[in-house]
Amino acid sequence: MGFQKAKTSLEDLIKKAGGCAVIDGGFATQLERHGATINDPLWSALCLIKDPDLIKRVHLEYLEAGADILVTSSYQATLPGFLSRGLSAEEGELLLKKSVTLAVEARNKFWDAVERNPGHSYNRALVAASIGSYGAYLADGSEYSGCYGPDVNLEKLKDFHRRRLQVLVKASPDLLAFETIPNKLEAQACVELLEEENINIPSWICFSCVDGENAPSGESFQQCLEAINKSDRVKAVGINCAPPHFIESLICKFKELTEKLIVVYPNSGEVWDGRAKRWLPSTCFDDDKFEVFATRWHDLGASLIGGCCRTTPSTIQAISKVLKDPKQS
Ligand SMILES: C[S+](C)CC[C@H](N)C(=O)O
Ligand SMILES: N[C@@H](CCS)C(=O)O
Ligand SMILES: [Zn+2]
Repeated sequence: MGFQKAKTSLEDLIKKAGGCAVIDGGFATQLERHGATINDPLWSALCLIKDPDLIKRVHLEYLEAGADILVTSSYQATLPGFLSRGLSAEEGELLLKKSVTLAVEARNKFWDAVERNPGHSYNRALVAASIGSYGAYLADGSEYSGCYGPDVNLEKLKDFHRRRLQVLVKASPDLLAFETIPNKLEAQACVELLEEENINIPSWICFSCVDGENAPSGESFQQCLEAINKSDRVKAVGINCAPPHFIESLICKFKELTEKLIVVYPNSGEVWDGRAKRWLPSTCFDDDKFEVFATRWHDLGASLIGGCCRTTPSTIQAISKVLKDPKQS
């Protein structure tokens, strides 16, 4: 094509979506529902090696459900992770790039089909490159504890994130999504890295939360947001993969702590057992509850809303329906 489509900014998308853009839902969850086995240190990123077609299929299912933003398959895709299973650095970098191109291809395919259908109610989706926390890479559940041990300092976290960030940025996603950040140090590392690498792709930084009040490390969100609030490169902050019943009060808290856009995409309420590597039942939201609460979350000030682990395309369909056409619900 001889021209480049004008890039839709995050703010434009939110406006087009009626004040709140819908993020997709549990990516790994949907892979597993299709039979993928991801009990592996690479977790959902294993499919980049084993079954890239399935990744694209899941992206398409979330688009069909009404997602305005696709989060890529790179949450647990890291260069040290790929190296430790015998891949070369070059192969690892190609897989990271592929995580973005799979989502972009799904988005383009879906949009080409939808555009031919006058009267459709979809928006052209944006692709957010997922950047899972250091704890995700450790694969020991520490994205929900924030306990990285005494040897992990700011420089080590920046070193961990740097090359992956560079490679993902080179693949030209629309957004960057830092996910399940569990402590202040890692939030600071992400912000400093965006600055040092002069990254101009808009980012969001999301924290996990296990007590409904603080970051998993026990540090207050006020402490965690200090560095983020000083950065123009971070457009939105919020919470992902925390229980949905925490979200209302966390949005109110974040509203007091920041002027940035607020992003929330909770899990179903089930709790991850990092040792047994499985989800334990707990107080959960079904799709109907997500539908009711999505409106409240939006009214309280969230402008990016979706689902995380254990939510599915039907969850996203419920959220999308109520946010885009409240009268119909
Ligand atoms: C968001 S958690 C459920 C991802 C998996 C975890 N990092 C692990 O590998 O155990
Ligand atoms: N986006 C991730 C989950 C983050 S907790 C995935 O499903 O791969
Ligand atoms: Zn999750």
